[in-house]
Amino acid sequence: MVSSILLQQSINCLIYNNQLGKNLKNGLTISKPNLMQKCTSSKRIGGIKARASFDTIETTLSSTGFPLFQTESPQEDTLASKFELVDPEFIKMGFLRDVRTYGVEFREGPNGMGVYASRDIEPTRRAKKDWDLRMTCLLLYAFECEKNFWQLYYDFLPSAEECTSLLLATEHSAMPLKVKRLAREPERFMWALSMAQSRQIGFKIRVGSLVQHANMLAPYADMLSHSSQPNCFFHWRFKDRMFVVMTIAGRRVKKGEEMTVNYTNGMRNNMLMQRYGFSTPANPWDVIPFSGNAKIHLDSFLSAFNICGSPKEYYHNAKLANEGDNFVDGAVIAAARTLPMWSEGDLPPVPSLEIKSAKALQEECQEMLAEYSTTSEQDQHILDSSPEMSWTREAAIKYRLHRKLFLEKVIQALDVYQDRILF
Ligand SMILES: C[S@@+](CC[C@H](N)C(=O)[O-])C[C@H]1O[C@@H](n2cnc3c(N)ncnc32)[C@H](O)[C@@H]1O
Repeated sequence: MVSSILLQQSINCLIYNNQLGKNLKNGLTISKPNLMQKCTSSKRIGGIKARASFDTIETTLSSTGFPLFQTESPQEDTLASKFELVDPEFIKMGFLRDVRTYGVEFREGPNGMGVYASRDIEPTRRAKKDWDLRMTCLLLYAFECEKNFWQLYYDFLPSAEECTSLLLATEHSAMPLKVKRLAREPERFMWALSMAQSRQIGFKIRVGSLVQHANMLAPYADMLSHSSQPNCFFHWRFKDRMFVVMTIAGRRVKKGEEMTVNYTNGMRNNMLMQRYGFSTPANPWDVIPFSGNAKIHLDSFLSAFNICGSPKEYYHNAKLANEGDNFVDGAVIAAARTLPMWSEGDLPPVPSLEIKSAKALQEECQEMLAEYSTTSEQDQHILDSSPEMSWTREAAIKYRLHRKLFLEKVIQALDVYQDRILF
């Protein structure tokens, strides 16, 4: 499985006219490489287009100049000429030493040659996975040490039935087998893993002159819930190596108000669910994978909600919120992020086209909603009518409900847009 694209090109280019490029694999068809056009004159590569299509190529050029690309009609075929530079001045530009490409193909795109994924690429996995495992081991060890502060902490932690993280933990699906070797009780290990995942906090800390990334469990501070509009934040104070929870400047916190922090920016609901075991219907980072060509105009769409400014400021529209319009929340921002848009500087909005597009997008949302076996009202009813349901079941139903509410919010946002669109 391809988990990442790597296209690596070390330094400038050296071009040879010879036939030694045949070691390239997977049906590479290159006439003369476009890639090189910037550093070669049109006389040398003149007008010849590169068409490359390859999945896995790993070619290393030695500094003596093993060629990467083969020219279509070599002008010379003597051995000496094979190693002769097209133009000696290229030596000054350095050698191409290494090119690796995985899971990509090069083809002509709207802006000339482009790099395209040759297959679906799954989201890259969190690099912190290893941290989670280390932290889990440490936590289990701490619990076993007699008369230890961590045993007090243990009493505050949710039980295995109460903890909802790992609900969508596909990344740990192969874990139990490994865990069997690590832990006497795999279930306990999974529980500790879910504690470590959902409660550890990452910081850059300074140790001597070194700045290092550190993950830590900070009892009590880890009781703060998440909000995308938090009133607090975590801070690592370098000078006395102190973990502090601070209120956000200018943000009043009223007596009795819950204090919250933003666990993460940019996580979709599925990732939130996987790591923390909850989702939110107004997650501005959630996405809808639209398949059609319908696009609407970003400026025009945002102006319908009186939202403007840079993306971060899109979050909250204090003016409308003060007027009691709670509609302008994360879901509208998420819609603005997720809807296929004309890019900046493109067409001005043409109302009839905008309405047509908005309708097409709404239809696609409706189709996605229709794929669920329950409606959002039915999900809400299940939640309301079963107060005794387990935490995990509740989190799972909420996750499904939140997806639907998000889709419905986008449909609603497109309705408002069509109503308010300027002629
Ligand atoms: C760091 S703990 C926060 C305190 C936690 N409620 C506890 O039991 O101590 C993180 C867990 O709290 C819950 N949580 C935090 N913020 C939430 C939110 N906005 N909505 C739903 N659950 C949330 C999730 O279960 C998450 O895994």
